[in-house]
Amino acid sequence: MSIVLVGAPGSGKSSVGRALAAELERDFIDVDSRIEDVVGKPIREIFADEGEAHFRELEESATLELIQTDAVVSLGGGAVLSEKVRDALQHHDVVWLKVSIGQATRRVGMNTVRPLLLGNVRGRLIELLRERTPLYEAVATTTIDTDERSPREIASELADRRRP
Ligand SMILES: Nc1ncnc2c1ncn2[C@@H]1O[C@H](COP(=O)(O)OP(=O)(O)OP(=O)(O)O)[C@@H](O)[C@H]1O
Ligand SMILES: O=C(O)C1=C[C@@H](O)[C@@H](O)[C@H](O)C1
Ligand SMILES: [Mg+2]
Repeated sequence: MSIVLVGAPGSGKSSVGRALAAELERDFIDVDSRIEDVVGKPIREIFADEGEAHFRELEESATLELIQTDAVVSLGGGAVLSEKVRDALQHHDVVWLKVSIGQATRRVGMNTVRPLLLGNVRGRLIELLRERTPLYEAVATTTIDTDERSPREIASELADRRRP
């Protein structure tokens, strides 16, 4: 069964997921990257050319398929908006990477373009977290705080919790 990572943009799903997969010697799948590979362009271009609704359809079907593997699977930040995804996650080991607004704002500022955060990054993150925190909470079987800790430290703790 897969180990699924959820959380806000900048919570570290991609970074922690890669490190956790290495620790547990599992494959790592980043759903955002997989969608980009299949469509053949970056997510920001899918948003620009086809619109968010189309991206959400691609995301829902990719997520439902990829969580059925034995990999560590990092979801897109908004995947939990889908009720079908939330239902499917009931049968999975789901880790919620919690992050404060301050840390998430600093982290996403350092990374690639995120179409949903364009403009006022902090303001958009506050809105996203208000809407999504109850959804992350509802699907999570494990919660871990990511502020002031490196992705490697977080991955080690998660791996330790899963070792017999
Ligand atoms: N615990 C951490 N401490 C410091 N920096 C971090 C931490 N986790 C992630 N980062 C940095 O923050 C940025 C965003 O991390 P990452 O891409 O892993 O987040 P994400 O949750 O996958 O975001 P998205 O939802 O946009 O895909 C990267 O530059 C990464 O190196
Ligand atoms: O928070 C979101 O809604 C998103 C997060 C990213 O992982 C991507 O899936 C996309 O940029 C949308
Ligand atoms: Mg990511």
